[in-house]
Amino acid sequence: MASFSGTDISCIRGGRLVFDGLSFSVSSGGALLLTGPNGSGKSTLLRLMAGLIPPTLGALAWDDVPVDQDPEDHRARLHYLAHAEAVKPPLTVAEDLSFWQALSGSDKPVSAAIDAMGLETQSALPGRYLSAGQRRRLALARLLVSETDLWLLDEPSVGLDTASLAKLRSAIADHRAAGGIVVAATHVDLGLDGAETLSINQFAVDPAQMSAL
Ligand SMILES: Nc1ncnc2c1ncn2[C@@H]1O[C@H](COP(=O)(O)OP(=O)(O)OP(=O)(O)O)[C@@H](O)[C@H]1O
Repeated sequence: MASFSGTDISCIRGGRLVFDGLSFSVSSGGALLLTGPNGSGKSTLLRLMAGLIPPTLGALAWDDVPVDQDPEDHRARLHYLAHAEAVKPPLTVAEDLSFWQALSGSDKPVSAAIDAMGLETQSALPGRYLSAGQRRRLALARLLVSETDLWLLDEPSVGLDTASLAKLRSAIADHRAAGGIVVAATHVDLGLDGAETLSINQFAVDPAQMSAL
């Protein structure tokens, strides 16, 4: 059984202590829900978990092995869905998904991901013509063609209608049932049954905290 954990993680951005001393642990089939007010650092923590920025202090580990020992391995096991997902304007939906499938070295069928996210009508449409909600559904379909254990989701429901939100919930449940791990920052109920909650509280600028780091 795989596990993803963080121990005493602190992060300074732009000279400001964003959060301090965060710890968590989540195992195969589990989910971690990140909560906190705007600006508390949920996106920052997700970027840090994705290996895009380093923690100022503390460590992340996969199966108790620090992820910075092999960053490439870590990147290969995760899919990070950013707050605003870039869609390649000239690629059709099907081409975009084929690209992500190849990138991940997965054999998960593109057609199944298109069906799962209700993009059948748009499959031959270039990304530039997709609506905001369709772009988000394409971003979610990328998850389904990637062979990754760890899903890092930053507000994945933004722009989704009710039917699409149900599809997202179902995709998350399937991923967990297959032993995957989900970490999500969300203000919407994603049906994360049994999820642990990591609450991030906003810090005021405190020079004492800064000099202690
Ligand atoms: N590149 C950066 N340089 C300096 N400060 C940054 C940078 N990126 C984010 N911050 C700051 O870090 C803090 C945390 O931002 P973050 O986006 O992680 O919060 P959040 O909890 O995801 O917020 P929201 O709920 O509004 O999406 C904010 O005060 C933000 O201004």
